[in-house]
Amino acid sequence: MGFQRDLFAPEGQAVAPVPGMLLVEDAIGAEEERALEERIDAAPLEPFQFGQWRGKRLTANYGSAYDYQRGRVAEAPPLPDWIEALRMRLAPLAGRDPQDFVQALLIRYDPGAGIGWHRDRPQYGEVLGLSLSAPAVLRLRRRRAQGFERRSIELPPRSLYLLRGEAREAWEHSIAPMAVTRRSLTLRTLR
Ligand SMILES: O=C(O)CCC(=O)C(=O)O
Ligand SMILES: [Fe+2]
Repeated sequence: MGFQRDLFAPEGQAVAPVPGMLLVEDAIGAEEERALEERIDAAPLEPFQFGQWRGKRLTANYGSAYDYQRGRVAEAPPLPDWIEALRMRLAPLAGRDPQDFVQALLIRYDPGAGIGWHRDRPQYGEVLGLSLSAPAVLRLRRRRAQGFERRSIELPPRSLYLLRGEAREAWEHSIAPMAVTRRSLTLRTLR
């Protein structure tokens, strides 16, 4: 369990596949994972909608939501207690105050759902993501003079990743369509 450990402690279990990305395996236990899965499934998840385009993944926002219609950050329902509690534990791992993470985004990727290449909206800052239910591969790419430089990072269930700095700003990320259901909970600061 990585929770008492500073994510940046050199002797810690965190690894940095690209500068600014940190990954901690087994950040939570299997029982807690099951509880979080139930919470996510009980949340008011809706298909991600971008104009006419409807994504296959299901999402729910708390605290802050990006309004794709207006191209700006908007308010969202307050964080429920269970997310507040999780935020209290996870934020210190990124060396931040819990309140800095103003947004919580729940996502469920049922079979066939993924997320295409993107950088997170620039209005948001650091991203802390908890990966649940099934192994996934976070693909990263950044444009070079000749094509893309690429990385693939395995996200085991119950792992926690942090995106900041170069990994957050210079690289795009995506997750290929899942064969089995995966869930994630991401927390974001405002820039
Ligand atoms: O599901 C994840 O872990 C990543 C989601 C993501 O990249 C996003 O919502 O911007
Ligand atoms: Fe993202």
